[in-house]
Amino acid sequence: MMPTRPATETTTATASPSALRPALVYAVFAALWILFSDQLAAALFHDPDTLTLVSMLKGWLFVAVTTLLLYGMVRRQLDLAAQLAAREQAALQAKADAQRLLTEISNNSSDAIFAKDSQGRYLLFNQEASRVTGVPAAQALLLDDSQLFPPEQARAVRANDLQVMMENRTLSFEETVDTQDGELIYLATKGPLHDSHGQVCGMFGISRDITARKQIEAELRIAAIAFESQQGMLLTRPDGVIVRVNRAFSSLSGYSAEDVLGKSPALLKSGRHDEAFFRAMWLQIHSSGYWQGEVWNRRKNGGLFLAWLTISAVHDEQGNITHFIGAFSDITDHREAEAEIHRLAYYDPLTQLPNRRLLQDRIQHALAASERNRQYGALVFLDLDHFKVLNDTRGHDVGDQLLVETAVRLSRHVRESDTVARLGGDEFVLLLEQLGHGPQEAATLTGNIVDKLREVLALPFQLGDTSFHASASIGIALFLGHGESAETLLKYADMAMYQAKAAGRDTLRFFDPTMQAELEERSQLSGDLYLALECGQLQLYYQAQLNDQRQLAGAEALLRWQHPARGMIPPDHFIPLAEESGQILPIGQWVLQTACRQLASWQALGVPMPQLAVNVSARQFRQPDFVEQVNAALRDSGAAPAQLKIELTESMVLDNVDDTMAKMQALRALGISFSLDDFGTGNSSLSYLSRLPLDELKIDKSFILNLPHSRNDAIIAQTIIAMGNGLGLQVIAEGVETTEQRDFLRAHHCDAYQGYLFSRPLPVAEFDALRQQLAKPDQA
Ligand SMILES: Nc1nc2c(ncn2[C@@H]2O[C@@H]3COP(=O)(O)O[C@H]4[C@@H](O)[C@H](n5cnc6c(=O)[nH]c(N)nc65)O[C@@H]4COP(=O)(O)O[C@H]3[C@H]2O)c(=O)[nH]1
Repeated sequence: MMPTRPATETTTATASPSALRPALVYAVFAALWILFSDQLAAALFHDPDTLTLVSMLKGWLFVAVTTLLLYGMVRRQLDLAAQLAAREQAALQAKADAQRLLTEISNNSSDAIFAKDSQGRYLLFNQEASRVTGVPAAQALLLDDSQLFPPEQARAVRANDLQVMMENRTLSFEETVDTQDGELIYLATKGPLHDSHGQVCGMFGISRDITARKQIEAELRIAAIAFESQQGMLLTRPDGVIVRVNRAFSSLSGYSAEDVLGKSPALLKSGRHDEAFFRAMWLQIHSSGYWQGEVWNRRKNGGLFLAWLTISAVHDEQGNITHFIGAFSDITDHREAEAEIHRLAYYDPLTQLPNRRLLQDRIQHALAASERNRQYGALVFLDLDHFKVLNDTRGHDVGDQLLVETAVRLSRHVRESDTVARLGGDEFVLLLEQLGHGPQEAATLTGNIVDKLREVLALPFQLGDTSFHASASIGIALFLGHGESAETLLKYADMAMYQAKAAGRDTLRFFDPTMQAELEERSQLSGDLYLALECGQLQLYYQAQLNDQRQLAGAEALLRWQHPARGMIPPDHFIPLAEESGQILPIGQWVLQTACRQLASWQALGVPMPQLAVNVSARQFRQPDFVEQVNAALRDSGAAPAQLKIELTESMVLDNVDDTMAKMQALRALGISFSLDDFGTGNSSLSYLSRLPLDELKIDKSFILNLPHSRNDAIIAQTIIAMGNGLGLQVIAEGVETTEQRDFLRAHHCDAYQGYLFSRPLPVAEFDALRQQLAKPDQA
């Protein structure tokens, strides 16, 4: 029940005829009273009877007047009571009418209308409130919000109600409640209710569902934020006139909003796209409502930028286009970075030629094309001869110059469709395609191309102030269709190139299946080599070195592998494998330790052994702790450092000059000496060699073999001896097999000899026997 304020009753006296009646009665009564007063009666009437009659009349008059007066009064009161009752009836009727009207109005409202007492219990609950809560109005009365809504929502609603009652004023709130229609947001206008004393006794509320509006607001907010995103945005009318741009548009294009509003986006045109491009773009926008792609735009300052642009058409409810939205980002840097990444990933930075990755890709395509057109192709593996030496002696800049120039020459002399790639170092690969339908034809064509390339490379390279003649070892693998993978073909060409190198460089070799068999054997051997050290299959042989007087000047320790199935394997067969797999490191260490132990054992036995030469591989020598390894081998064995001679090759010492020099000096400081092995085969700079702390030059056996008949070799051998002597170095010749050779060398003052003429490399026991033999006086 709604507490109501009682109607205030106001009664107003009105001068009605019935109200005059008592006054008239009193006037008559007064007149008669005066008339019948005793003095007046005594003065008028002297007759006692008359006086008695008058007195009686006076008594009757009094009774009559009093009766009349009383009647009038009663009557009047009765009238008043009747009036009052009628008015109350009217008031009650009015109140009932008001209640009915209120109910009718509230029930016809699309808002939820309600009232609650100070405890929060519902006093009024209109139909809309019933509908959304699913609670009939009659049931809702005297329920509170905690019985209608989840606790959190009920608490929030109650807090708002209390605020209204406390502040005693009308307030508006946004309230979220669970309803039959789901979670809705209401704008609730709430005001206080008062009792008859003006005290707050409850509250009323009118709640309007603003869920849809809030959603629209949220969407607008999101749209506004989205519009002000990092992307440049412009909104145009269907006729292309710009109506809005965002801040990012201005910062990306340099145009302010004032610059472009009312204008056409054509002002961004870079001139890089033709009309057909834009026609196709608009055709797609009109057909699908959407276009996305890269566009070159021009900034206000004239600079161009590449934009990733999305254009979307905005439609109204009838499907008419109302606007176009263009969103773009500047991808110029992105594109440049992409291009840079691509360049780095697929091209050699020095020569700008395709690298291995791109080459492999191209080979895949070439294989597919060859499969389709049944034409042969070829992979040409080209390795510059003596590049390392040039690089180390003349410096990396000169080496780089040679590589760049080589790349240019190779690229110029192949067809546009062929690929020239650089794999790294001095290794180039050419991919030649469409070489005909038969293997012979393909081989001839490839041979011709390669010959031409060799001629081109043979022309002098002007590198700084020096001129250089390059040559290359070239391996060729032909292919037809998908027979082999790109990787395998590369391996074949590489193997053929190695064969060319082994054949003395500056030549070419075609891959043939026997090479494959060799490859398989090599890999088998490489596997076995892992066990060789563990199983004690490695041995050191010793080959005597004699001086001019046929006395033992020293020995060279030479590695042998006693393979359980294949028998004795010479080091030339397995040391390159060990180099490749890295096994040379433990093997080399074992050689050093064994040689030092042998030296110490001879020393312990009192055997004179002037020096023992030990071969060291490039990989072994390049280890950062190589000096320490040698030192440890000497220390552990107790061998005298002066007896140890390390053999290094020309290419090895020139590979990394600074490192070589530092290590040689450190080892020299320990008392160790050095011999330069295979001398004459490399491309050494003599002036440079003179600066190395060397003790001995060893003439390579290839120059000894044809002595004294080969004039060339004779001159070379003579020159080496003269040069060694000139540098104060001992000169030893290896591979001396005949007395003629020995005599020639002796005649030219060679200091020492090593070769089958004196002894083959021998196991230690046999070597000891030889040594003893040589020590006999008649042997000298
Ligand atoms: N035709 C002919 N050959 C002769 C004659 N006198 C000696 N030789 C051979 O010439 C090679 C000399 O060794 P190298 O030039 O250091 O060449 C060595 C050396 O580079 C390498 N090597 C040998 N042992 C080791 C080692 O312990 N470590 C390393 N890293 N390499 C080694 O293997 C190469 C070959 O060694 P070997 O097969 O033992 O071959 C030895 C030796 O047996 C001769 O009169 N005529």
